[in-house]
Amino acid sequence: MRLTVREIAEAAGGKVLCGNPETICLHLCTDSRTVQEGDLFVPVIGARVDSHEMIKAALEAGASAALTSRHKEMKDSSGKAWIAVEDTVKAMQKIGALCRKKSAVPAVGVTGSVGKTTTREMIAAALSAGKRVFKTAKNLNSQIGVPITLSEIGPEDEVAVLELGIGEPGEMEVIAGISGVNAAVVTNIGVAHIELLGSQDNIYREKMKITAGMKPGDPLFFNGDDPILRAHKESAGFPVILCGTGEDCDYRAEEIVPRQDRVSFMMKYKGKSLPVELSVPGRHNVINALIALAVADYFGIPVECAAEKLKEFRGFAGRLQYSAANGVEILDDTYNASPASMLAGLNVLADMACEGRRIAVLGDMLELGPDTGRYHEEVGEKLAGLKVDLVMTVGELAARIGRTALKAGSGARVMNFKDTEEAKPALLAQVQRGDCVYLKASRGMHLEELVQALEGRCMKIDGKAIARQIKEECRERAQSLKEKGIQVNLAVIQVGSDPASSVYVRNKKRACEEVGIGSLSYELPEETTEQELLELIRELNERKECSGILVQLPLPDQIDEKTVINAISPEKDVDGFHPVSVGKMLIGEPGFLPCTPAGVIQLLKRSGVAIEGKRCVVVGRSNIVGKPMAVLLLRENGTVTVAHSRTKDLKAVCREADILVAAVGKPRMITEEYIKPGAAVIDVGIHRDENNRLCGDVDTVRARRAAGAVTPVPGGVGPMTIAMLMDNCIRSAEKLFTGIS
Ligand SMILES: NC(=O)C1=CN([C@@H]2O[C@H](COP(=O)(O)OP(=O)(O)OC[C@H]3O[C@@H](n4cnc5c(N)ncnc54)[C@H](OP(=O)(O)O)[C@@H]3O)[C@@H](O)[C@H]2O)C=CC1
Ligand SMILES: Nc1nc(=O)c2c([nH]1)NC[C@@H]1CN(c3ccc(C(=O)N[C@@H](CCC(=O)O)C(=O)O)cc3)C=[N+]21
Repeated sequence: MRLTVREIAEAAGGKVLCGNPETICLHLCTDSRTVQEGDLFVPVIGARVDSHEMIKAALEAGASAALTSRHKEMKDSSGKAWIAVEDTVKAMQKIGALCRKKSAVPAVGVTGSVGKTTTREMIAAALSAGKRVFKTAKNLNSQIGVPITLSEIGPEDEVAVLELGIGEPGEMEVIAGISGVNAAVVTNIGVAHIELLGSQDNIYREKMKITAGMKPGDPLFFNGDDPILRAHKESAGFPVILCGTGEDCDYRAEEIVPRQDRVSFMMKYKGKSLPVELSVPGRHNVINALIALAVADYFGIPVECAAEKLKEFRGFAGRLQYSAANGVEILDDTYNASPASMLAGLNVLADMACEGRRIAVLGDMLELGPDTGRYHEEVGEKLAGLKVDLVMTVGELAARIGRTALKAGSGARVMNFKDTEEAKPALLAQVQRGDCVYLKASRGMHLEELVQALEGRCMKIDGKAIARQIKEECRERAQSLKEKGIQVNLAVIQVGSDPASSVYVRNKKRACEEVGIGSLSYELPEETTEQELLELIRELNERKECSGILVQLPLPDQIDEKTVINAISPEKDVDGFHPVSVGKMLIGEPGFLPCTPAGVIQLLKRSGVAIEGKRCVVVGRSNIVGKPMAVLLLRENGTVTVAHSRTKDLKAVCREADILVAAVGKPRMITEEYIKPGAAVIDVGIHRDENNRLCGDVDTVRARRAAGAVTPVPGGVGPMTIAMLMDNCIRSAEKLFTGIS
């Protein structure tokens, strides 16, 4: 705006108390902290603060003039202008009206219960294909916001998109009156603000006040899929253009293709067809887009160009924003909630092409009036018909959504939580790679904290599940060998009765059973001689039905491990420890790979952690873990560093790693200080701590603060080692009996 103090006083029906009446004011400002040179400061009397106390500060900060309803006279020695008015808010509305009157720009008003802001942005995007567009900034759509908005319309603007919010009865008439729109959009009649307005019919009537400044023949754009709006097509008092999916819609969407992060459709209008692709997801955005294109068409903008511009709109934080973090897809709809918008969002979730589970995290919808329970239950009823696997509710009201969904026959699992704090650990424990999570509640429920937790969270890499997958594949291969008359057998030799070894041996035999591999078990006494053991190995080397030989390490002192390993036929070396196997691995020839490092590679690959080009650090250089691990990571095109007990500044070396493999043999040594934020951390170590509980080389609790993913102990590398042993056994049998490698 560009108004003199005199003009402002005249428009507002006020009186200049002091200062130069020819002082020019450029902007309206209600917050003394953001005052700029040339502002007119408008003190608003709020419930808690009366900004009249801030007038002096605002003027000192550079405001040219101020309104006041608390002063009858004023002498300001600084020469700044003070204007006395009866009511500062009404005064600023009159100033806004004057600004609007001075500008000849046509304006579109946008109102509705949900999706106003998105629709406003889409309309502005569509119109920008042919005109210079002015639009409401942020959420300046209220009794105070609209005057500020109107005061900002500039001489170069060619069309204005004005968002008009409704609160108490009577408010729309005021802001629509001063906005003087030439066309109006109503996105829907929901139950938002029903607390204040009583019924949906009242909401309709209140919203229709948006036409206050319209001339006969000016158009109304209605969401054609809203039953109340559609029913008023003939009785609205203005020509109505319906935008929706029904037959009777003037702008109609057909062939809607919903995708994770976007949606496309065919628009039918005026006997024409136009393919439209958006960069935001959701069927409700199809309606928003139809409205935007219909408005653009009305203002004479080529619809094809408008559709191109529409594609540039990418949505807002918290309004059904799509993101993916650590393999989990997130639909962040936490900005605010009403039943209509929650259902719209749940439909988006149900439409997602999702590999894992669809999880809905739903919190209380506040300010829905005396029937609030009913509204929550209605969402539950509709939810029952949608594809959702897990519903986590947050709050007392939201709990009704879950209960009603179950009663209405939903197959989803339902969990209830008191608040966000209680829900957070449960959600983090539930989500897995491939899941899709939708989060929605009123702003007061603070579900955005859950979104942050999901985005910054540390993934658990589930070795047990991946090992199960590999064993299942092995079972099928063993079965098909059996059909050719080949039985796979593994010889497992344990010398002595070290309790840890006994556990591993037992686990290996159990895996053999699961997969359909026969196990030939040799439990030799502690005092077995090297000769006796070598004799057994020679015998097993010869036996055709034995496809693999495993000697559990460590061996008692009287037996030399190297001699024993060398005695095993490289054809049956399913542990991958024989020098021939090691040599083949190093030069990349086919052969047996050592189970633990091969298991780590599978773990990374199958949980979606790419190795190629990554900085990999292996801590440990033993022959059975560290060295082969480094070689296998190198084979996968990682950039590999091997660290050990002589490495200087180990923490700094480790912090370089995108993939950190800990095979140090030191309980809980690796903490967050060793970890680059977001890195994948693989814990090979296995120990029993002072409480006899299993733990690894990584302090998992501390590591999770930095890491993007960590493998647990137990349930991480250990089961993978066994699964890869099964894989080696089958491979051995396939090769020995059929000649394929
Ligand atoms: N889950 C599974 O399937 C398996 C688990 N494991 C477990 O993995 C761990 C490692 O096993 P393994 O490789 O056989 O162990 P080793 O003891 O043979 O090797 C340990 C390695 O870590 C290095 N190291 C030791 N202390 C430090 C330190 N403070 N800083 C830097 N480097 C250090 C050593 O360096 P240097 O060479 O300089 O001495 C050595 O290279 C153990 O906990 C073991 O139980 C092992 C096999 C399979
Ligand atoms: N010739 C030989 N080959 C080996 O592969 C070999 C060896 N000697 N000596 C010792 C290490 C260690 N190792 C493990 C195997 C299974 C689990 C395992 O099943 N871990 C379970 C839990 C086991 C438990 O309950 O204690 C888990 O991590 O979830 C762990 C560690 C193989 N090793």
